[in-house]
Amino acid sequence: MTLENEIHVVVKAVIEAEEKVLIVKRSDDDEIGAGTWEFPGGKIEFEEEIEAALIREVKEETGLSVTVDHILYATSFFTDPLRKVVLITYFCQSSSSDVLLSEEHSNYMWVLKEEMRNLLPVAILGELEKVKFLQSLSVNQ
Ligand SMILES: Nc1nc2c([nH]c(=O)n2[C@H]2C[C@H](O)[C@@H](COP(=O)(O)OP(=O)(O)OP(=O)(O)O)O2)c(=O)[nH]1
Repeated sequence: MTLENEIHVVVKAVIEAEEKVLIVKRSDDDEIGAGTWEFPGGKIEFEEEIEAALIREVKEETGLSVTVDHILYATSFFTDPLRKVVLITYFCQSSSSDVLLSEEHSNYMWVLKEEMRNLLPVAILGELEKVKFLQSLSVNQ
């Protein structure tokens, strides 16, 4: 297979606990998006069920055991000229907010709407805007 035909399928979780949402910061030495805030998640393994992959990745990256609620959006983009990503983001719930980060991330925050707007990259905020996600959160946030 040539590099040009390689497509990575990535699943991400918008995790809600105690009316806040978890964002994580990519490590400063990451080849892709170093130092940027995002939602936890990662690549699915071939033949792995999508929701199982999401639960596995979230556990690896945050230590949290999540319940997958519903899909928020799916999108596709290049992370560099030869690397294509298909990314699916789900809304999830966690009963715990005790996060244990892996080496992939340098920081985490449980945030309200305004902090999400301030910290997440415009590409992610644009997708959330399309599905009116921030408006769907509790008015108290
Ligand atoms: N354009 C766009 N980029 C996004 C969205 N969500 C999201 O996480 N990203 C960015 C953050 C990362 O820079 C990139 C995904 O990185 P990646 O393909 O290496 O996947 P990953 O690190 O999660 O996978 P893994 O190595 O942990 O298995 O996509 C989105 O909705 N739109």
